[in-house]
Amino acid sequence: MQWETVIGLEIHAQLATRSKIFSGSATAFGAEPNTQASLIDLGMPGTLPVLNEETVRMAVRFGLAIEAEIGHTNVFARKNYFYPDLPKGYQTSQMDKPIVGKGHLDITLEDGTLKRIGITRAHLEEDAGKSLHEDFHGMTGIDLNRAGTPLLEIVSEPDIRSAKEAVAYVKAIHALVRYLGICDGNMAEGSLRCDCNVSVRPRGQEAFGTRAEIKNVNSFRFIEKAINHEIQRQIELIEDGGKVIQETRLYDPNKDETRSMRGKEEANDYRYFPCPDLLPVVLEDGFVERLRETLPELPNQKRERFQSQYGLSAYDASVLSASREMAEYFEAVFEVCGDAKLAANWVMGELSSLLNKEGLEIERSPVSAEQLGGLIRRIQDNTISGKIAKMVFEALAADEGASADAIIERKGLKQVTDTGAIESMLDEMLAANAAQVEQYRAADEAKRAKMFGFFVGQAMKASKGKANPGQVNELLKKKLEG
Ligand SMILES: Nc1ncnc2c1ncn2[C@@H]1O[C@H](COP(=O)(O)OP(=O)(O)OP(=O)(O)O)[C@@H](O)[C@H]1O
Ligand SMILES: [Mg+2]
Ligand SMILES: [Mg+2]
Repeated sequence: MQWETVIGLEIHAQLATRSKIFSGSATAFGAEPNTQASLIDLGMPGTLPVLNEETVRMAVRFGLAIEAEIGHTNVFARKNYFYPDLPKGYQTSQMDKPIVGKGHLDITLEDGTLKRIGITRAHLEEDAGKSLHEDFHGMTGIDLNRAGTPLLEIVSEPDIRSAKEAVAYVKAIHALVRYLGICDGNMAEGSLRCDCNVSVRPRGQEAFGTRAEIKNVNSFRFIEKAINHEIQRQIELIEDGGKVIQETRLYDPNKDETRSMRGKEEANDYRYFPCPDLLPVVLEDGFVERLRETLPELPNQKRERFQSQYGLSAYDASVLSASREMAEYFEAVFEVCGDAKLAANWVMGELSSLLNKEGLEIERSPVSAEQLGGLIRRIQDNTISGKIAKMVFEALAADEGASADAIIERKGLKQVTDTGAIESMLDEMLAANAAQVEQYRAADEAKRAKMFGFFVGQAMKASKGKANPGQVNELLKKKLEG
């Protein structure tokens, strides 16, 4: 049996406001437990919530960015459930009148094609507290600092068909909220987390299978692993004659498995009702239009511009536009060197692996865009080969010189392009390898092709990597054939 996967994601993005959605308490991450929870956040009798206007602006800007219908009259509702991290017994959320209605987002798949993912809705709600399972002598601690932190829950249509697509979609949302400046995107701190709804159906069948929902996955890597794991579990279950039940599951990255958390019948066991303490939010057209004018160039617009202006592939353009900072860095490198393809390769290659290795954000890159641009210029004008350039790059990263030029000069790395000099070096090298030369001349085409690499290697070694590789190839061919 051939199976098809169906995935819909609910992404919770913590809105980057200074205070909470219904109170003046601070939202800063990492404070001492229970020092940032007010009586309002705890829903104490006699308190009244007041909506933080900034959260409305942020949600509307998100809605505009995904070309969604804006909920001109949107309504807060109480979602009732009890959990230790929600002692007040309800979460203030939005139900049938969300602030952001139907919209969509295009994602770039690995082969460079675009896929449009429908977004059902996005609504404002408050976060709950946190259960702490460590350091409490076998008991659970509750930290309510997070209670009342503003969230935008972004619900996708079940349009996603693989774990890879799911990751591409979450990356696209991550890029978008960061461009908009409405969420810091820090997944390790839980600022952006994802519930993955996964089901499988026989290929060709129209009806969806029963979904299981994996809660709160908080890294791109875990999203991919958790989904793939869940797909496998469901297929095996069904093929063994079992049935998937609708339930909430938890992903354990240490064991790389999902396990059941709680069963969930239909969605409607929450007894939603309109919040009696908050008025409906009415947005005037002028308010929405003024927010539209504040939108920056969005990731997908930047990607398109990078493709048309610089001739980059869809994939490269989407990687480079995934963060505003990376896009700026790339354009600054291009300013200096004028070669978009080389600039893209170096930013996505050497630079990204350096940043990865050092665990640095691009804003703190040890190699500046000016320095990298200057280095690329020396590759372009044949001062150094690509291989030597990597050494110079490492030297720049280690702060061994202010510019590529300074390092090339001081270390004597200039490429040898003088034909006479290369020729005499080659003659010496061939003389030292006379036996191989003889073999080469006696060999057939295929064998020759293989041996040629050996001579190039010897030549580059003899010149300490400084001979121009193009010239070495050309001159060697002449000498060996001649
Ligand atoms: N059969 C299915 N297979 C995979 N995904 C599905 C399927 N049916 C629905 N979904 C996805 O599940 C998600 C449902 O989210 P929604 O917020 O509407 O409700 P919920 O999960 O029941 O509620 P809650 O917000 O309490 O988690 C959507 O992203 C939707 O696309
Ligand atoms: Mg939901
Ligand atoms: Mg859900």
